[in-house]
Amino acid sequence: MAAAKAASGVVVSRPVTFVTGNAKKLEEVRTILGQSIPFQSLKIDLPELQGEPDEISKEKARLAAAEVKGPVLVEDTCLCFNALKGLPGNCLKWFLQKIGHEGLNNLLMAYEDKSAYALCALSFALGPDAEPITFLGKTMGKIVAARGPNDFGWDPIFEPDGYDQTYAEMPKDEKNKISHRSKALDLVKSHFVEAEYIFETNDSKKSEL
Ligand SMILES: O=c1nc[nH]c2c1ncn2[C@H]1C[C@H](O)[C@@H](COP(=O)(O)OP(=O)(O)OP(=O)(O)O)O1
Ligand SMILES: [Mg+2]
Repeated sequence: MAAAKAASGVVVSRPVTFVTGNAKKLEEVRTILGQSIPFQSLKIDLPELQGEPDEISKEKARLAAAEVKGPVLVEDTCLCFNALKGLPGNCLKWFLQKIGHEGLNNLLMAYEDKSAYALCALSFALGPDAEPITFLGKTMGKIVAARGPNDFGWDPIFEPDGYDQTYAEMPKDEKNKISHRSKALDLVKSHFVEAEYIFETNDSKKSEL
């Protein structure tokens, strides 16, 4: 909060660059942010760091800001199984690549508890010398046998609480209303309102939005 207060009224001379190697994340972030924040994207595969989600996310923001030399937004997403005390967490990407949806389901065979949560740690840094601020969004659910289109990560095996569809089966705008990502982005949007950043980008001010 102190960081948000200190930044109040700061002039930002470039749009915020969302740095990711994942086109599907970008699609969702673009849709959810809409016109709320002057926004552009850059495709870089940042290192897959290990540690606590907020620390990983902050470090990604530092690396991205050093690269972009301007304001950046990055995120790190975890899928955590309660029966496995939060694993695979941020190792999920490797688990998915090596053992797939079925393998992830098999991991839970020995447990009755199939509950899980999706966690999005989003970090915003004003530039390479600024301390990143992190926003967490969490959606509770359970792990099920894969259902729905297989075009985004573990969407087919995650059924959010209160729904009988997996993320993959839900219409995109429905997922975007309740997802871990949208909850974190809502906090980012509120932060931008509270901090009163003043965007004075050289290139076509409003048409950039
Ligand atoms: O809403 C989602 N629905 C389904 N799957 C998802 C979602 N969000 C991330 N994912 C997957 C992508 C990756 O396998 C892992 C997170 O790893 P994570 O490092 O955060 O993503 P990434 O390396 O693909 O992109 P980035 O360049 O932004 O780090 O979970
Ligand atoms: Mg990554």
